[in-house]
This record gives sequence, C-alpha cells and structure tokens, in this order.
Amino acid sequence: MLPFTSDYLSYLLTHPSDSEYAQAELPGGEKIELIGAGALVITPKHFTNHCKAIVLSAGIHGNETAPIEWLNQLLDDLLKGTLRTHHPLLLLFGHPNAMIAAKRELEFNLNRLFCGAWHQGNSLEHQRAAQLAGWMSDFYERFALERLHYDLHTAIRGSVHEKFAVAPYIPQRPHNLSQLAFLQHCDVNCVLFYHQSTQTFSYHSASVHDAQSFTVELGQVKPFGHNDLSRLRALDSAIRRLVTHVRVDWGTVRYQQCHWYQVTEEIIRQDENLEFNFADDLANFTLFEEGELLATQGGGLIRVKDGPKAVVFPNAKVAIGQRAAILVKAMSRSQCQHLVNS
Ligand SMILES: O=C(O)CCC(=O)N[C@@H](CCC(=O)O)C(=O)O
Ligand SMILES: [Zn+2]
Repeated sequence: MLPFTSDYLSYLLTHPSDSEYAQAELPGGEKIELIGAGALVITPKHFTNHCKAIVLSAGIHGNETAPIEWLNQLLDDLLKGTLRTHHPLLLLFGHPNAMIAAKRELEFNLNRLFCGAWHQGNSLEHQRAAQLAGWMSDFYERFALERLHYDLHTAIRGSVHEKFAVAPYIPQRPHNLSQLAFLQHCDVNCVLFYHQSTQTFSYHSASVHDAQSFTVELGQVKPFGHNDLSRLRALDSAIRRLVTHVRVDWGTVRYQQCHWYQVTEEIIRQDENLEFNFADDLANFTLFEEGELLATQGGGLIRVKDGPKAVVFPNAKVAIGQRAAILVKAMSRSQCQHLVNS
C-alpha cells in the first residue's frame, strides 16, 4: 500500500528522506511503485516493444515549482485512474530538500553533478545525483525499450521565448525530428542545440543511456502556489497524448515557427569579480551586436564575437568555475529548413 492516496507532493515535502519501498495497483490495473523519496515507477499491465520507457523529472532545482506542481497533478490523475499509461513511466521529483527550503540548491547545483560528477563530493546534492542516476539506470535496464527523458525546469529570468528546450550535444546522433515536432506540440518552438558535453541530467540520459532527452524551460521561477499552470496546457496535452497512446505521429516540424539557436560558447565565472554589463532583469535571448560589451572579469572585457548573439541564463552568482551564461546564435530560416529536411 502507498503511504498516500493523492497529492504525493504534500507527502514528499513532509517526508523528504522517507526511503521505504511501497507498491499498489492503480484503478486501471497498472502497478505503481514508490522506489524512494521522490521516485515512482508506473508499469502498465501489458506493453509491447513499440512502447517507450519515459522519464519525467521536475524540481532538480528546488524553487522551480511550476513543473513540480504539474508533475504532481499528472501523478494525481494516474492515482485516480483518470489517466492511464501504456508506457512504463519513471516520475522523479528531483530535490525535495531544496523544495522545502524554497531554494534552487542547498550547497551545490544538482544539475552539474551527473555523468559521474557525483563522485567528487558527499553533499546532499552529490548523493541525490547518484540516487537519481541509479533509479534512471535501473528503470531503463528493466524495460529495454526506446528511452525518453524530459527534465522540466523554469528559468530565473523572464525570456523573449517563454518556453525553450536545451538539446544535449550528441554529435554522433542525428537530430530526432519527431522529438522536435513533439516539442512544438508542447508549445516549445525554441530549441538551443548545445555545442559540448555537460554534466546536466538531460546530457546524462542522452550520453549514458542514449535517451532522446531535453532540458525543457517552462517559464519563470515562482513560489509554490503562484504558478498559472494553464501556461503549460499544451505540454500537458502532449504528454498525456504521449502516455495514453502506444504510438503517436507528431507530424513534421513546422519550421516557420522554429526559433532555433546554436550554442556557441559559455561564459565561465573565473573569480569573484565577474560583472555583467546589463541589468539584472535582462530577459533571456536579448540580442547583442558584434563588439558589444557583455561582462568584465579579472580586469578583462568580454565582448560579443561573430555577433549578433543572444545571452541565455546569465547569472554572475554561480559557483566559481561554473557556467555563468551561454551565448547563442540564431539559426537562419534556411538552416532550420535544412535541418528539418535532412
Ligand atoms: O535561469 C537560469 O539561469 C537557469 C535555469 C536552469 O536551471 N537551467 C538549466 C539548464 C540545463 C541545460 O543546460 O541543459 C541549468 O542551468 O541547469
Ligand atoms: Zn533549473
């Protein structure tokens, strides 16, 4: 029996370290297992090899509450039996202790500790990254199906593109156009194609497990109870369609609506003195022209090269040695069209 009947999030926030295993049968006959704090596996009674092993994660950063609330609602509908899944699901509530503290992170940025980086420390975040990666690995091995992972976040700043995805850098693998079309069904028309390997959760699932995965940014950070979940209606419908059908044809990418960007470089915080040359509330994707001054650091000037370029995720307060911003270059209409037709 599960220790909750609905609203798992409320249970989790009062039992963040409860690691008891529990299982139950859902009204539709699927098996639900609570495999640890914030981790649930749902297995349909019958599934074929056309099905997919789907991981949905939210709250890797504790204060990014809209996707956490959304995931809790999805789980509620599975618990009630008003939503039934044809695919094995792993639902992960990333960082319960940071959720309770209403903070992005406690000591370390959890989303920089995957791909084995969890071995480099013993903080709560290092332990949690190892645990989340272990659950993911067990799940994907158990089902031996095509693998999907959507890691849902919200951004610190406002954004020119309210919703956008980061596609991990897997150079040996062509872009999956059906996944890009799926993102459009989620109202995510903006995609950043990363230029190098990272230690994020979505890069972990793509590089270690060959999953089709994305970090998906779904608006701006707000406290629990202050989100307008109607902004996630398209994502909600697309994911419900994904889980309730054995196969969905997401159609072709509508390249006229694509705002795709190539990531060209990262600004790394090298010391205490990194300062951006723009306002704290500058929106993500604000464009800077060739030669414009972006930041000063260690007495040096960081200017735009090969502009215009847009700035995404600027944050001068990240830990030293971490990514303090990324610079992206918009892909032209013909580059998008070329990718779509490739
Ligand atoms: O708004 C911000 O500055 C950060 C929002 C956020 O958490 N973004 C993710 C992106 C992960 C990726 O690059 O795939 C992060 O920084 O971890
Ligand atoms: Zn985040």
